[in-house]
Amino acid sequence: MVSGVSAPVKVANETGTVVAMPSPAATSIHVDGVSMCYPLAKKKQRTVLENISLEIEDGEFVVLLGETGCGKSTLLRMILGQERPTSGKVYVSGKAVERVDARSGYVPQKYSLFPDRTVLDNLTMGPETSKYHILGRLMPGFRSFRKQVRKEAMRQLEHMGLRPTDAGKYPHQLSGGMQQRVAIAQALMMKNRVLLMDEAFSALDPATRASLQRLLKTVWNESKPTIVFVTHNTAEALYLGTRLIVLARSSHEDHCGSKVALDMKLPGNEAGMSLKKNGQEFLDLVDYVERFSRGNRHDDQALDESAVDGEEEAV
Ligand SMILES: Nc1ncnc2c1ncn2[C@@H]1O[C@H](COP(=O)(O)OP(=O)(O)OP(=O)(O)O)[C@@H](O)[C@H]1O
Repeated sequence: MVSGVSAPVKVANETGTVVAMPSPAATSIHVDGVSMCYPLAKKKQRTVLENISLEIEDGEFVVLLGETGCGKSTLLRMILGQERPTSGKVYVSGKAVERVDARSGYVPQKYSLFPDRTVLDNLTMGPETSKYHILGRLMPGFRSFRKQVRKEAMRQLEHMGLRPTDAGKYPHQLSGGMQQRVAIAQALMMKNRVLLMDEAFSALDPATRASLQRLLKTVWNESKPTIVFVTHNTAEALYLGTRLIVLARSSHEDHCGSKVALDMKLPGNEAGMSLKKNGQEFLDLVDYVERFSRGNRHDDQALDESAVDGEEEAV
């Protein structure tokens, strides 16, 4: 599934020679000089991401923001292993990501559930197939394992605010918000330390979106997984994350890909607090971040840290 290559952390040995060592376990995701180019007609190519390097620590809640087409989903898919970078490498928990990586949970905007399976089966399928192949299911241990997994699935459903009777329903019998709750539960069933979410709430109405934002913050506060959450919505990003990364292009030339335009901690969220929705300071911060999204990287307006203090409120 994953190659044994470790992220190269360079240290000097006793003779002073610089050698590569495995990265510390605390580094959950290491994006090492990653670029992504897609071919265009007439042997030309378009650079989407240009030499991106990031260290994401275990337990960080990173929100990835940027204008449409700047490469947010591409970066997420590379962390998941769905796409290979043109150059550079991605490491999860110190190991290179070479193909779709079961160590990372993934929640897309929609359609992540199997339509022909019940909610319960959608939740239990991942753990069951990852532990037991078809023939392995004849083994004596499978029945008790399955019982445990079903119990855990029912617990996750309840945690996500769904009723026990929803377990027997099919995805088309649920609202969009309920389906996304199941999708989050499905990802959490795998007990991955890394959760990748791509515009996971953007197809929902504002009230459902606010309720899922609160739910996700609860999940993060409880078990502190490493989350990378892609969104278009600056207010959502500031509300959810402990760290904000903005990708932006400096030019629309095909050879210019997006780079990290802003990488900043969100101190209010670290303490379980979030930002005020409508306060002027919050709006100023939204404005500040959005200027970076548009590629205005020379704006060195000082950021008043008090702008990110506030009480919990959904956006
Ligand atoms: N497989 C592909 N082949 C060619 N071009 C692609 C491919 N995948 C993505 N692109 C292009 O790469 C660019 C970045 O796409 P990506 O979906 O990563 O951006 P994004 O920031 O997530 O956009 P959005 O916010 O609109 O979802 C886009 O111009 C897109 O057309």
